[in-house]
Amino acid sequence: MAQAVAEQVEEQQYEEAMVGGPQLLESLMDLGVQAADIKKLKDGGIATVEGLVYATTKDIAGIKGISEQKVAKLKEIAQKVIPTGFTTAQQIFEQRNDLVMVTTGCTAFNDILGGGLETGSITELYGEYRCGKTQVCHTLCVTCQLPVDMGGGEGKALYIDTEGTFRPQRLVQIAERYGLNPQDVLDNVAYARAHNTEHQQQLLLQAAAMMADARFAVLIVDSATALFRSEFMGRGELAARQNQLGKFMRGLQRLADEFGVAVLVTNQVVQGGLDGGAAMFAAPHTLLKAVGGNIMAHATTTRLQLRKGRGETRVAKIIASPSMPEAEATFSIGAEGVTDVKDRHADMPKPEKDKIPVTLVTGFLGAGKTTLLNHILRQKGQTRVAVIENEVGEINIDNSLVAENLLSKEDLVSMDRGCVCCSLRNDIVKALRELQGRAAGRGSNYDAILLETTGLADPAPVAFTFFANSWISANYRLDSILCLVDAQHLRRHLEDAGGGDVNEAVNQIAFADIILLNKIDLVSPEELQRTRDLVRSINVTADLIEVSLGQGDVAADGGDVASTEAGAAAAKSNKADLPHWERLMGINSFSIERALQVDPYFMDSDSEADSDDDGCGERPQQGAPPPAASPTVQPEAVATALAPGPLTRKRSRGSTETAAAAAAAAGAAAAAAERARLGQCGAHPGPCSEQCSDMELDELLRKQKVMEAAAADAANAAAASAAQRQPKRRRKKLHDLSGVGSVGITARGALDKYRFNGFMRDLLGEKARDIFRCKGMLCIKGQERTKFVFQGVHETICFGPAATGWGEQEEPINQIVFIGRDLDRQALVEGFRSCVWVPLPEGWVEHHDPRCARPYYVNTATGTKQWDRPQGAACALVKATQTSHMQPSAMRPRKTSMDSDALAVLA
Ligand SMILES: Nc1nc2c(ncn2[C@@H]2O[C@H](COP(=O)(O)OP(=O)(O)OP(=O)(O)O)[C@@H](O)[C@H]2O)c(=O)[nH]1
Repeated sequence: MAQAVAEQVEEQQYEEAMVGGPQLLESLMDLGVQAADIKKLKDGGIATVEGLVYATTKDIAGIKGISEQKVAKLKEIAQKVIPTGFTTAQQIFEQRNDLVMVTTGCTAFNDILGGGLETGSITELYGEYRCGKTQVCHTLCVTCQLPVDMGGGEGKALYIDTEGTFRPQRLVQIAERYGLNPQDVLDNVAYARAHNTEHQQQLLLQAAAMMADARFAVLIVDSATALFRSEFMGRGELAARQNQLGKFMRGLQRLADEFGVAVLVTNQVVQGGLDGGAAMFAAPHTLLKAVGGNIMAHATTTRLQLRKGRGETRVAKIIASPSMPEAEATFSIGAEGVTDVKDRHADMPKPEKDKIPVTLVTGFLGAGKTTLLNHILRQKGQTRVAVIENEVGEINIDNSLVAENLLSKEDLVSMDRGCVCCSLRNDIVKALRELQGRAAGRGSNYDAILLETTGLADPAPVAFTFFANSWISANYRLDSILCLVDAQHLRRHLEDAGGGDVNEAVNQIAFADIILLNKIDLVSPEELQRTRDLVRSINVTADLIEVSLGQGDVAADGGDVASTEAGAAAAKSNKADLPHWERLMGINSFSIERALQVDPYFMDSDSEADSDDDGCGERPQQGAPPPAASPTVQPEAVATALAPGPLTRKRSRGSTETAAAAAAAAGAAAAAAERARLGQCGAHPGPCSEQCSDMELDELLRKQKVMEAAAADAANAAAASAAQRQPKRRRKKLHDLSGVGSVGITARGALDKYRFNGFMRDLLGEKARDIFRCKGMLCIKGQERTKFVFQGVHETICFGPAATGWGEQEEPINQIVFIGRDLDRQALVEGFRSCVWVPLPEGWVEHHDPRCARPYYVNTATGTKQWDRPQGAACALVKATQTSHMQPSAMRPRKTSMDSDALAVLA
């Protein structure tokens, strides 16, 4: 027990160390510092323990009410918390490896900086007027808000403007480039206009207080020297100016040290440099010197000179850096901030035959997209196929499932923490560029690309990107949209579609060129027919292939593969050959005309930055025909769609709204189809005979009329709602994930499979409808070297060993993701924690009830039996994240966010 608690404390300390962040002064109260003294320190601009340790005795003693003796005492206490002695180079080396770099927006620029703007230090940008300094500052205000794995710092920006050049509109444009919500981005930038040097200095005190309250990633001063130059004139005031400037720069360094923010200052230039004749032959920019002399030179960690290049390009040169060599990078400045320089030939469209085909794989959560990917990858032989994965949950489980079947790990790019159809749309460009870079490095290009969307993605905006972005459309062609449909759960997903919250299931089917009606092994022939009808009521032109892609993909382990008896029987009768991959890829079946039939607004941009969001320049001219006139959904049209009779490929599908309406009225369609099947009297299939008595017939006709009236009502209601929902123009949307979200849970240790089984059975027994999807990689007690895969789609769960075990370097760890509506994070975490195997207290043993396969516990001394784990059992450390939207809109102070992410461990 004691050991477990010690381990727990150690783990917590580890987690805290990983998250880092400054310590608030209040924490010194436990060590005897008075609240009144803390207030005085804070009023004097010291907000953290680090601030207290790093400040000089003279500075602290200058604070009203703090004597020199008190300073000595306070420092002594603070140094117990923040050690200031020697450490090893190894420790520093490791710390620097973990250093967060904030992207400048341009790969080449990042490269010369060793990854981006370094946090915890000061970077200076100097150069002439209009050389792009302020644009770099604006870009960093946005990029610092991105998640760390996207090159951001997951923090706010603080902007001190001394020249009045800050333009928030620029932030809006840059935010759109990264798919961030502009409103949130603006809220996350704290701006102050400094009016004189005294004010500029004072703002640093406020900055310290703000940084103690919330997580800031970047502090920008544009420019650091302008006010000093204008206030302190001539040689006579030079010493005073340098003195004040030095004080300001020390203040910045303190903030960088204390809060780990990246400080970016801009600086002006003066002519200088070379003497006499040498100056005549030198390039003009080499004659420019940064203002501020030695004070600036010594106070900054990295010095960069910017100069104008050709057109919209600029050149950044490293003048001084402790770790990076002198180097230059060229970048572009456009509406979306700092970007890579556009390759002038990149937008020259390739002949169609030379463009790389991209297959979009869609389908609702758990429909079998990853299974299809694996099926294709196993069949494709030496054909070089790359995969772009997009997962909505924070933990990407599919990556490792797919990677096994790829020729090389290099062929997989994943886009996480968001959905490719909305928040990550611009990442398609990045992902394709990434693959292009890898292919160039290898010297051979890809033959085809598979792009798997999340189960909540609307395929239309994703497909649109292939025509809207000139670089993509010059190099890639959308080959086809494949949609996986879960034969077992389609009806449920479409019912959700009626509610409007999760209506992407309908769009996925409506836009598909090929529909794979999957999991037919899990449904009876009758259910299969009904599902077929439903699919056809939404999309009559797509190729419909019926398959059981995943049969036997993951071996069952002890009976928790939930398949019904009907399903087992159906599996035998529904034997379907798996389609050859060449029937699915390289078929060139996507057509804009057809997409426009489904959605007349398909080609309408939903945002200004939508098209060339990677800075590729002007909007391409589309060869596509203009959108068809907006269809008005007539009740008759829907009624026709629902009328019994053979469905033909000629029938027009109308808009997605029509499709949604058709789906909403699918119940009526099914009833009508059933009626058609049952013939005239409705009592039996086929034509009626004389044996059908008049009375029975009257009764049946009456019933039929009632059914027809109900069907007509449903059709009218659906049509009315479709007409109402007809959009004027497709709007840029972030998924409305209010209510729908994901919870990712990670736990060290091994799981007790009996407890896990019980937990999942109870959970899904109660909440299968709302838990659309759950999946994970698990480590099971007793089989620690085997990697187990867990898959759940509503109540159907599947659990078995993965194709390969844990890798040599891989730590066996349990990771699980739940995606659904109104998820209770706390309950899921507690439930999962209860499944982690822990040693029992002395005197207790575990047994399993063979009837329900649940563990129970017996006290060997008293013979007492109980289902719950005995008091005093050890603890398991479990960490969880919850995502409901992908943007750090409301940043919290580091401490708070850390505590809420790494949950305290309870028995
Ligand atoms: N019985 C049966 N199970 C299947 C079939 N196809 C897929 N599955 C199972 O369904 C589960 C979900 O399959 P995935 O391929 O991961 O589904 P997905 O669409 O990629 O899921 P998300 O990416 O989470 O949306 C897995 O457990 C598969 O093994 C099938 O034809 N029959």
